[in-house]
Amino acid sequence: MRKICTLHLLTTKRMLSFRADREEEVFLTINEIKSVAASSPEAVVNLNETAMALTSRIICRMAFGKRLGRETDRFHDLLLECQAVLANFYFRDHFPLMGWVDHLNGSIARLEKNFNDMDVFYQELIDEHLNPERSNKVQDDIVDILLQLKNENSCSLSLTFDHIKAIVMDIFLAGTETSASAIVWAMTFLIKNQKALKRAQQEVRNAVGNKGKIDEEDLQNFVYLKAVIKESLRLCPVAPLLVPRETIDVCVLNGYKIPKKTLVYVNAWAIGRDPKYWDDPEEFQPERFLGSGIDYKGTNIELIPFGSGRRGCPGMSLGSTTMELALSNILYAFDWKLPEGMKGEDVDTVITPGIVLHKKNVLNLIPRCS
Ligand code: HEM
Repeated sequence: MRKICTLHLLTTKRMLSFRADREEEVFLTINEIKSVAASSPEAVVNLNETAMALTSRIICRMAFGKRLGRETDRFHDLLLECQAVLANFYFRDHFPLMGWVDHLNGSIARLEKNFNDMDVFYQELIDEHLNPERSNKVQDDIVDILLQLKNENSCSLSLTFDHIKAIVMDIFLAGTETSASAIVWAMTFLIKNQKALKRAQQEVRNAVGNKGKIDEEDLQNFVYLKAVIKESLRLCPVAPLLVPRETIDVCVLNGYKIPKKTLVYVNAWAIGRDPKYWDDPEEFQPERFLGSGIDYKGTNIELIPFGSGRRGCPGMSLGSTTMELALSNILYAFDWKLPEGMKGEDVDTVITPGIVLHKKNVLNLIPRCS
């Protein structure tokens, strides 16, 4: 799966080919926020929903070659249900002898229904892509690429339709919530730290002037914004325990003997806040990254929000570009205010437990057109 992602689906060349789609979805989102701002001076935007809708639309364009609209709304509902059933508590995972409770309380029936509905959706999508008379194709999307790989038999694994469905699903689950949550955390820290917010805003506005919007070419100029993103991911790595690993041999770590075939979790959250590596680890200080060579690409082991090594995130480039493009446009187009009566210190950083670290309470902010 990872190999197919890195060699065929999420390569730099492919990422560039989807650039116009990403930019268009970000600009459409900015226009939607402008309509909210125009409706009333106190109208709030739910940043959690906005970010999730944006990242889902981007991945939908790349994966299926279509905009998230009426037809794909069905997919959106299925995806939300899928996220809910995955986050559910299953007795069988913790007390194998009590697995019958999951049947009794309907959890398994719900899981199976979602699985079947997803399967039908993906099969229709594959059939549509296989149709030689398909009319709306602009360029190859991820389903097209996977179907070509299947036909050419060019992967080490001979791909089936089930593999294709599983890969598209994985990309969706791994790519939407993570990027959306990371955008929300960055805005949360910025609204709590007005000095950093102003500095990031000044940087993007100075760099592009009256151009009206920021495209991907401009992103290379945003040194401070990139530091904001690193600092936000240090404090809130959205996949805090990365992906679990299994030891292939006995090893000794800090004097602890770890047997072969042990499930190991890497705590990226604790590493990012370790006082051995970070001064004032609990403070949001993007400046710590200015002039420092520390990056999140996996070589600086004190900052690993995208993991590291062979299992490191294959969507890192897409995830960081999406974050930079969304945040820079959000800061460029609007001045952001807290709802009446709220101060920065009232904005909480409470998290919901789960594979992806979400802000528990919605981030509602008032946009004012700049
Ligand atoms: C801010 C955005 C993102 C963050 C913070 C993030 C973080 C991570 C992390 C920590 C892992 C586990 C790495 C490890 O254990 O070493 C991971 C795996 C993965 N990510 Fe991301 N990710 C992001 C965006 C994306 C995007 C946009 C995609 C695809 C479109 C993606 C696809 C994947 C996949 C397929 C895996 C599983 C790789 C495997 O099983 O080996 N991610 N991600």
